[in-house]
Formats: sequence, structure tokens, C-alpha cells
Amino acid sequence: MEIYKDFTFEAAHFLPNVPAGHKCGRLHGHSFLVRLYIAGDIDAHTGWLMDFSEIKQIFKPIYERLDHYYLNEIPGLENPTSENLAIWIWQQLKPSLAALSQVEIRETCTSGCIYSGE
Ligand SMILES: Nc1nc2c(c(=O)[nH]1)N=C([C@H](O)[C@H](O)COP(=O)(O)OP(=O)(O)OP(=O)(O)O)CN2
Ligand SMILES: [Zn+2]
Repeated sequence: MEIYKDFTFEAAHFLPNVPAGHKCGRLHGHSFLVRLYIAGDIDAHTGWLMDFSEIKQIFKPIYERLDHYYLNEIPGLENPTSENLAIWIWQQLKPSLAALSQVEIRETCTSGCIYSGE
């Protein structure tokens, strides 16, 4: 079984390594969506895999480093593509959330990525 919990945050970024004149080389902002997937077995007593609110609690300190920040200034996010953001969140979160199975990022309504730790 796999469950997920969604988070949204607002942040600014630019992509430093795009070709000259690329729109993403300019400073701009997004309402990012982060979807955290948790995999495991359903507990026979609770009927759930993990309490959604527990996921929220564990992710909170990482979320607070992202919301309303300039992503390029965060150590490890100097090139804050969706892909690098997904990997960064995975690396921050996995040690305290072992059942984490995927991190999905949506940067716009039409663009995003999914990282499974490989
Ligand atoms: N593989 C990636 N490609 C792009 C990334 C990225 O992180 N990984 N990021 C960007 C830009 O940050 C941009 O803000 C989002 O790009 P795009 O989807 O092109 O945005 P649009 O709103 O213009 O998309 P529509 O096609 O109009 O829906 C670029 N590429
Ligand atoms: Zn962008």
C-alpha cells in the first residue's frame, strides 16, 4: 500500500545553468506542490499505514526552510530545478521518515518530477 500527503509552498528561484536568454534564468516564483509518498503495510488495529498528521509533523521543519524563501540561497539548492528539489527533500526527509517511497514535485500545473531515491 502507498499513501500520500500533499503540501504547497511559495518560493522564488532562478535556474543558473540554463542557456542565455532562457526564461528560467530570470528570477521568478512558483506555488510548488510537494507530494510525499509513504509505502508499507496497513496496521490491523488502526486501519492505516501511517497517520497523515504524523507525516505533516515530520516534514514541518523541512517545509519551513522552503516556504516563502529564495531557493537558490538554501545550501544544496543553488541550482533549484524540480529534480534537484525532489532529491534535496528526499535527502533531508528520509533519515526521519524511513517509509518514504517517492517525492513528487510540481512546479507548475503542467510540469514536475517524481524521485524514488535512485
Ligand atoms: N526538467 C526541467 N525543466 C525545467 C525546469 C525544471 O526544474 N526541470 N524548470 C523550468 C522553469 O523553472 C519554469 O518555471 C517551469 O517551466 P515550464 O513548464 O516551461 O513553465 P510554463 O509555465 O511556461 O509551462 P507551460 O508549458 O506554459 O504550461 C523550466 N524547465
Ligand atoms: Zn521556475
